[in-house]
Amino acid sequence: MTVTDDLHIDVHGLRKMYGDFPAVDSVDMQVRKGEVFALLGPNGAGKTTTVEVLVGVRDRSAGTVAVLGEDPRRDARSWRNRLGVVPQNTGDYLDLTVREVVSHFGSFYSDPIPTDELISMVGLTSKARAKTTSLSGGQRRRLDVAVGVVGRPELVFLDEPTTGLDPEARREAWDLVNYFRELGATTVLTTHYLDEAEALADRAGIIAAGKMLTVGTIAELGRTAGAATLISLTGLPQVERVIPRELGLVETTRPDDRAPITTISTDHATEVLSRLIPYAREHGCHEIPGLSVHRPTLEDTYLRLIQREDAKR
Ligand SMILES: Nc1ncnc2c1ncn2[C@@H]1O[C@H](COP(=O)(O)OP(=O)(O)OP(=O)(O)O)[C@@H](O)[C@H]1O
Repeated sequence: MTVTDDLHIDVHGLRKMYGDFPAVDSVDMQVRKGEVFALLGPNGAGKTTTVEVLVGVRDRSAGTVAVLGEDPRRDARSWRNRLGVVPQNTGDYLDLTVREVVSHFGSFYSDPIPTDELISMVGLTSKARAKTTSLSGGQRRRLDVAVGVVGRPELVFLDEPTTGLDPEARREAWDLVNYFRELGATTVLTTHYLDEAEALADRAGIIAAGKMLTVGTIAELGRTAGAATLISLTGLPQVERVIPRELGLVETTRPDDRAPITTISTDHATEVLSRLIPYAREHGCHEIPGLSVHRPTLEDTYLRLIQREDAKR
């Protein structure tokens, strides 16, 4: 298999203008076969516009786009059948029941997921005979997901699949993503929930103001914004004696009526700890009080990058 076959999405320099406003600007994005890729960003970042271009419902202003090896502009029927799309806003399902809707959309495909199996997968079994007009917002969202994936797509686009869902329904939507992963499908999901990206995605891209700010695995993204690991502790004097400047920056704060808190900001957490532990023992301290190690997380990186981007505007 060549590298190109292995890429289900290959986007270079994507730009989408609304008038003279660049909603998506010079975006590059590659998603490999079988990956779950999250497009993470705040409101108005350009996530939906990007997805709309990739699934062929919106034309682009510039850039090259290949989805399952085809340009979405061609919109070939055989290509569209390989995609599953759950848009943010779906149309009405008229006066039909849940079962009728799922069965109707399934009839467009040669090998749909059996209706009752899919209804159960999205947690709507008790509503199978209910009219769609009687569903709650969250139940309606589950039905949208069922409709989007009924044709066993090779590539699934989920635009904010869990916005408006209660915690249990969110978990069920996550299970569905994992189900498709097990089937070998590729998934692109847009979200502004960091925990969702952390729980589901192999890789994520952080997008703001139409620009892709960074792309990487969740662990890589934790390190992207240059945040150091923070080690903090209380009750040890003069820690800087064993932690030289090149290993980390030691700061001590003295909150009123509490023990001084020492914080070490470092890119060498293991080495710092290996020096701290014998030092603590020398001071008769076998359990270092208040010891915590905070590795930079996706949230740290996300907030830094988004704030940096906001400051530019
Ligand atoms: N049809 C349109 N005409 C003009 N501007 C638009 C249109 N659709 C979107 N925009 C603008 O383009 C920008 C990107 O919108 P988009 O919907 O892609 O963002 P998003 O990241 O999906 O946001 P959200 O998380 O709120 O759904 C926003 O500033 C939005 O106001």
